[in-house]
Amino acid sequence: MAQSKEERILNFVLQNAVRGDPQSVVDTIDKYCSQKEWAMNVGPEKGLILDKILEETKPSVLLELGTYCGYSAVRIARLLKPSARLLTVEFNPDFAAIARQMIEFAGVQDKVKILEGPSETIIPQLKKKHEVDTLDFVFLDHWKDRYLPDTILLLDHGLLRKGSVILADNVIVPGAPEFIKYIRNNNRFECTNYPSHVEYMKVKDAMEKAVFVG
Ligand SMILES: O=c1[nH]cnc2c(O)c(F)c(-c3ccc(F)cc3)c(-c3ccc(F)cc3)c12
Ligand SMILES: [Mg+2]
Repeated sequence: MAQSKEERILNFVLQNAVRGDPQSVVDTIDKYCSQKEWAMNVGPEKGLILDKILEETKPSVLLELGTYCGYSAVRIARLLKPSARLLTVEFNPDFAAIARQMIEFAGVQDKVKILEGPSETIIPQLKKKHEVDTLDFVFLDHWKDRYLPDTILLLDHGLLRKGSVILADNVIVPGAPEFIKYIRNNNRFECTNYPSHVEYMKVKDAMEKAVFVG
């Protein structure tokens, strides 16, 4: 069976990165995806914006929607304090299998739990099945048409508290206009836009931070 792009990325990491070193995993994925095959990792430029917001927020309980190969899960986990936990949701079972191996190779498996399935099913289960009270940080990086409905699900299930940070990737390309319109016109959120570029490309993109004010 021909290898998938995601398998090629994982194999490149297994052969070129340092086991147990999350920074080397992040750098090796960026090297492969900038030089050999483009892939939808948040990447180095938007990754630095993510890093900065994480360092400002110092979250303990995090949710990521859209694991893909695990690049941002590893990138996030490398900055978390030992007691912090990241739950990351991936709908595609093949991507989830790659991400599991990526996360274990990076040595961050104690901080990261992959939840396989659709976000609309998993979000309502977070409190009872995954022992979440409220979320300190949410990274939206899955399908743009789910950004708004999943944000509303988070609100409806009492998963946000005063100060919870939502960070959304790709608000220009491919764009999430309904989400942006809603979040910027909702006085329960304070929004900030971070202009950047599509990973590994010169095309303009941006991230949007929305802080829940309670
Ligand atoms: O779907 C995504 N999820 C998360 N992050 C993404 C991301 O960071 C991206 F840069 C893109 C992107 C943007 C521009 C482009 F030309 C190709 C792909 C996508 C994406 C958009 C449309 C698709 F049909 C497939 C992938 C995603
Ligand atoms: Mg993205």
